[in-house]
Order: sequence, then structure tokens, then C-alpha cells
Amino acid sequence: MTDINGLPFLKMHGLGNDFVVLDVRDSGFALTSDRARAIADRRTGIGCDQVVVIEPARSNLSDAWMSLWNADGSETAACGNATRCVAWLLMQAAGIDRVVIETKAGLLDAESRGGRMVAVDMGPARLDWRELPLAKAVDTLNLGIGLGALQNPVGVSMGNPHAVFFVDDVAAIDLAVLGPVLEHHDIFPERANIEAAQVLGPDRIRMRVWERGTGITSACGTGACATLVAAARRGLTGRKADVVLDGGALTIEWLPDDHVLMTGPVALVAEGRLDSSLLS
Ligand SMILES: N[C@@H](CCC[C@H](N)C(=O)O)C(=O)O
Repeated sequence: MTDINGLPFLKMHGLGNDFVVLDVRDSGFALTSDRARAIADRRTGIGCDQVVVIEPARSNLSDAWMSLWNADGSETAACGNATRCVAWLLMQAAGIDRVVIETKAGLLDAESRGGRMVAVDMGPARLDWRELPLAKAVDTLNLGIGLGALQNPVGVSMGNPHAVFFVDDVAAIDLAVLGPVLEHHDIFPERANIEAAQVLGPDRIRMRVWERGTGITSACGTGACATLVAAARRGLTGRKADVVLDGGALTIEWLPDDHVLMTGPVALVAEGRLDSSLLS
């Protein structure tokens, strides 16, 4: 029987989007929704935007499996900032500069860019309404929904659903009010991450995010990928840009094969052990 008392964790972040990372490859510990919520609680747990679990590889195509849980206990298939963090950990531990991580959204190829910079091929941008998913057949270039200053977003799936709203002044958007309503709009049967984006130039976008299952975060890697794809589809930018989030910038490139390359930093800030009271 596995003793989960004292399960070790790492606290990491990507541009302030913070994670509790559990490496359960030896313990076989299984995370549940309740446990994820307890760990993520900023008052009674460790506190984080997402709980990230490194599990043994499920095929010989990858180095590890990664599962991802939002602070509200919902599971998600994709998280760009967490992918960089886990890739960096695996590369450091093995002394290598390339790893493949598998998630519910597929295989993600990651490479060191030196120091604490990591580039990840986040896979193809998925643009069909069924892949987002949407509740009905709509052209994802113009979803035609809106609330207040957020109108007519572009829908993009990066393995998780995003709605990208272009605005004139991102600082003027009350995301704490508009975000949760749009996240739960009927058109998104699995809810959606909500991005407000302001194009600053052909290769620079300012973006703020309301994350599904978490709320406002200081950065969202998949959101940055979705934003660049949305901007390029609307003809507002080229296919490569710096996406400037509250916590800093990620460089995003929509490659000719439709895959999206994300490059940015990782940070490791603490390690510790979870008390069993968090895990019952
Ligand atoms: N912070 C993440 C995205 C985390 C998942 C998201 N909230 C969802 O439910 O899809 C990122 O860096 O991509």
C-alpha cells in the first residue's frame, strides 16, 4: 500500500502562473478533484493556479505523462507554462536537452534554450468548432458572442478551449466581472479560457487572461498560443509575436505545419512535503 503521508512537492511557476508539481512516478499516488482543490487552496493548502502531476510514461514515445488540474478541481488537457516547468525538471534530472511529455492533448516536444528558458511544440492549433468544442456549428474566426467591451472572439483549441477577444485597451477590461460569465457561456459546453488581447504591432500583443477553473492568472501559455493564432487568422499580426502577459512575455510562433511553438522561462521557488491532512 502506498504511504501518501509526506508526499514531496515542488512549487514552480512560469511568469507567475504558479504550480504545485507532484512527481508520483515512484509512489503511484493518484490525484482526485478534492485533493487538487485542497492543495491549490491559497489559505488552507499550498496554493497554486494548477496542480501538475508527473506520472510514468504510458508509451515509449514519451519520457513521462503529465496530468493537470485547475484550482477548482477540474482536470484539463493542456497547460503551456506547466509543460515548460515539467520539461525543465525532466531535462535537469537526466542531463539532457530534449524531452517528450504526453498529456491527454497529445505528445509535446520540449527543448532547452539554455538556463531556465524552454521551448515547447504545443502541437497544432485546432480550429474546427467540434474540436474546441462549441455547442453548435459556428465559424471559429467569428464566434459572434460577447459581453460589454468583449465582443466577437476567435475560438482556438490548443488542446483546451480559448476565446480570444480583441480590444483597443486591455487595461480597461474588467476581466473579473466579464471573465466568469463568458467562461460559462452556453456556446462552450466544456467552458472556455477567456483572453482579452490588444495588438501593439505586427509582432507584439498585450494579453490578459481569465482562466477556466482558476480565474485571473498572471500568464497562460496555451492562451498566449491561442492569441497569436487568433491574431494571425484575423490578419492583425504575422505568425510570430511576443505575447506580453501580466507576468512577462512569451515568444509564440505559428509554424507552417500549424504547430505552435512557445518559448519562455521557468522558475523553481520551493520544495516541501504535503501533510496527509491535505490528501485524505
Ligand atoms: N495556465 C495554463 C492553462 C491551464 C488550464 C486552463 N485553465 C484550462 O482549464 O484549460 C497555461 O499556461 O496554458
